[in-house]
Amino acid sequence: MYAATDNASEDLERTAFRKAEKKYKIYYDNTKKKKQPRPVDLSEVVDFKAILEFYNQNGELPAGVFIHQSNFDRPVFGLKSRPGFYFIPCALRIEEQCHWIVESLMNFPQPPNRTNHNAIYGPIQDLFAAAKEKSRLLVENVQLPKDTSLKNSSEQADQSAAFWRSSEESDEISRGDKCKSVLASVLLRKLRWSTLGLQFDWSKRSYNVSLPHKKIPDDLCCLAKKLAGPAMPLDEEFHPEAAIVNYFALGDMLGGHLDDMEKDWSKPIVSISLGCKAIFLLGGKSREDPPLAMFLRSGDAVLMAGEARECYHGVPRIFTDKETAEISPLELQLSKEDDDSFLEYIRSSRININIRQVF
Ligand SMILES: O=C(O)CCC(=O)C(=O)O
Ligand SMILES: [Fe+2]
Repeated sequence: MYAATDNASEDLERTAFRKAEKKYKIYYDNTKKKKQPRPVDLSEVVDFKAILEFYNQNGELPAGVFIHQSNFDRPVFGLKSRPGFYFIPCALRIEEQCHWIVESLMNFPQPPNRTNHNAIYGPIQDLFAAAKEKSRLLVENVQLPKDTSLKNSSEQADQSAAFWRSSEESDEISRGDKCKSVLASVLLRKLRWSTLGLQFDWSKRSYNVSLPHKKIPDDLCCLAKKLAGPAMPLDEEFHPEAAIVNYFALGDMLGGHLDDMEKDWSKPIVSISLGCKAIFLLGGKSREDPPLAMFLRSGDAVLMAGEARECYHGVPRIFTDKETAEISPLELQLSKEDDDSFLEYIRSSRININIRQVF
């Protein structure tokens, strides 16, 4: 995450990874009528959905792509240039995708799991339900920040008890008092991550085993073990111990990084995409290595194990337009639910769940 500049000399200093981030990141052209996203050349973005379709029809694969032999019930692709990286297009059925979207919004951000809001507001219960009810969070003596999205939370506000009120009630209480109130819908829009299982402390960049936590839910463990299979060393089982759930809205990006805080890099990170389509950049071991761009769609799974654990990666862009988000089947399924708030959320968002074995 960095400030964009068009300065030519700075451009020379950019790493290959940053150049690619800049290429795919959303920029707006201000026309007279309205803000338009600047068109971007997507011709070099690897499309595993198209590769799978072509393979199913013709039995052929593009140069550099191979089918990884495994017991998984769908084709698993590998890249010759990135050992340890695997891509499973459409790994999750639509019903499963809906289930994990609902879990990611209703349950995963619930305390003792932490979110990016903990540092400022303390533990927050029932954020998604509160946003639906247009409630406000009453907070006492807190400096409200401009941006709570960055992965830099300290534990300063962990003990404060913030609570929900209807808009009318909170108007009355905050008048004259030192209280401020924040709309739940604003906090939901600014929800950037939640952590499950062993809690990751972003300020120390390490797992803090002394923080209160619940085990990863059994059904997520089961899914992660199944998905990890193709990337696991023979006769070994994956033990999911921690997960990060990332929430993206239009314009949000995840800058290039390494996930190097887990002990055993032979174990994969299992990463699931839900909602709007995104571009994923997979670089090399240095930020100077030109990254490969690929589309991630709802239901796709990515595994990063072995050497791929040492590769920079990030998400510079999500697509929320009707034509480019590619979530029609998901929308259809979610529209069958009584509650349309999940559909509303996912129409303009992407969720990523990535699951790790820590020790
Ligand atoms: O959103 C994604 O697909 C990648 C997330 C990721 O790399 C991370 O949280 O470490
Ligand atoms: Fe990562």
